[in-house]
Amino acid sequence: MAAWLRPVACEYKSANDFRLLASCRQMHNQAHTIPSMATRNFKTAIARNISRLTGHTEPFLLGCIERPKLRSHGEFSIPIPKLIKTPLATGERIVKKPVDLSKELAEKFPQDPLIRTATPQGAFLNFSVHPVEFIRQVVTQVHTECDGYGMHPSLGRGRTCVVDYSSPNIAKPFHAGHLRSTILGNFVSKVHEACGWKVIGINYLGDWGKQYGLLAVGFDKYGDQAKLEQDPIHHLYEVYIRINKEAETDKEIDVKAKEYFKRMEEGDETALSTWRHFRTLSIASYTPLYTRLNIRFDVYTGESETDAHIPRIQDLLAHHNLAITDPADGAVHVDLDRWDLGKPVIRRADGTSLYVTRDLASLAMRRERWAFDRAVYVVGHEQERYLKQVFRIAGLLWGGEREEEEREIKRRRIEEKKHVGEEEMEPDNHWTEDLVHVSFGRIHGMSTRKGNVVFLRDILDTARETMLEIMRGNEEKFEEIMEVGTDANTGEGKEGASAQGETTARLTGEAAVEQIADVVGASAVVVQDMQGRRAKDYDFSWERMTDAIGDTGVYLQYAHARICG
Ligand SMILES: NC(=[NH2+])NCCC[C@H](N)C(=O)O
Repeated sequence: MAAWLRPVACEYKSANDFRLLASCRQMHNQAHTIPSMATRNFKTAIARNISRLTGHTEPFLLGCIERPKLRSHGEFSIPIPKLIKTPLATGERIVKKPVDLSKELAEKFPQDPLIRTATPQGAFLNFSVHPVEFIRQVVTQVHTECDGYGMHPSLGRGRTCVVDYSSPNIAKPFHAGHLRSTILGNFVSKVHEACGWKVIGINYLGDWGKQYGLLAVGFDKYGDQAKLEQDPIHHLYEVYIRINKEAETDKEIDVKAKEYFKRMEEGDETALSTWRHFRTLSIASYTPLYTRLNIRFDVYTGESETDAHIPRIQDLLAHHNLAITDPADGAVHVDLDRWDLGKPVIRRADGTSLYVTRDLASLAMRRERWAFDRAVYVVGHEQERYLKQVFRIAGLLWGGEREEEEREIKRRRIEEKKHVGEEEMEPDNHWTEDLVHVSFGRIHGMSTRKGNVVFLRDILDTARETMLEIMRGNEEKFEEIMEVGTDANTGEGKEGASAQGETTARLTGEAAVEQIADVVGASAVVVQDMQGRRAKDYDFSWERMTDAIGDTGVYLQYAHARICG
């Protein structure tokens, strides 16, 4: 039973486990997603046979093998014109029409233990592999490479990627968009890690703005210290809703909120300490929830921590002549009409900052602190245009500087290559291209047993309860789990704690059952999200998600446990 939990349970090191999931479904169709030993064996079999039939060398043929665009065309394909255009090693050429050669090769292609069919398709020759062989090759490879399976540590060696994900707002619900961002962001991080990148996971909290003035005013009236300590996320939300409602009719509250926030912006220690208390407690109650998803952030930062960098952004904008002041009210904007991105305001008439200003400031901070090579923002598609604006402004502010750096790097590379006699290479990156928005569609109809306003804890609890019910349905297994028990990860989601540094404990009885239900439930939530296309919307369904059969987290855990066994 221990195997249930350890390796897979939401800990998708690279894409392995999702490859596994895909493999369970349509193994032979996935050939092209496995770029390794297994694929090489199939390609070699094709090259060897075609070499015998044509006289081309195996290495040349290996270089010709492609993936067909359509799945129905098999796993591999050779464009026949290449074989005709390129002379043989002897200097001779094949004088045939591609269509004819393709047919001829298909007919003559011998029986092979790895290749099931060779089919001519116009000027292409398509191949499909024996599924059983494919499964065997992949499983053997997994077995040989163990934890190294799917890892390509040399790809990103020496490079740093910052991933901005989850990023909920304090005193507001953790909505479906935050859930998707959390799941996808963790995935993006793991894939980069598997490819050898250094990854910095950033949780950029929505923790600044007038609404925190409002929250503080609300807390003065309705706050309860005990409730706050016990369950800050729910309590703060309760207070926030109440005061928001009141503010609709009582204009005085709005004025007070503005005043309060102004004090915060001015650095008034009393105002800040209350806010800081809310923030600290909120983060403290988020971390165990992220731990349940096996997610750890390297940094919790937020809009509030961008202050120090805002003047620099204003200066840079002015320096590049990008800041346009509205003569009527003094607000400042940047004109991005040339790129069809409007005129985002970056400084309000009263001098305060906006979401965009803070994102730019945070970017400045991230560049300084991590000198990253790539920054990924995992945010819903509603913010697509917004992030385009941020990236565009960033390009205008720093692009030049980066181009300078790149020219220097390129110059050095050319120098180095002169020594080894390699060809010159084009620089592969423009700075703005290193800012990536990983966007995603909406989740519809997400509600928990607690109602329609969603909090992360309620999602995970509901998933656990649902799994528990299902588990109780099988008395025999249930008893077995109680007796045998399971290992549980007890590593707290500390800032900077590494996945390797975690501790495990042995659980038995009810605790073991709860733990397994929790992990399988969380897996169900995660896998449901990975199941659909990222850019598409999907309907949230507890029923489909917790199904034991099909491409679900439950089945994935089951398959994994079986394989480990
Ligand atoms: N750097 C960023 N803007 N990250 C995304 C932040 C998401 C924001 N807190 C929201 O809930 O909409």
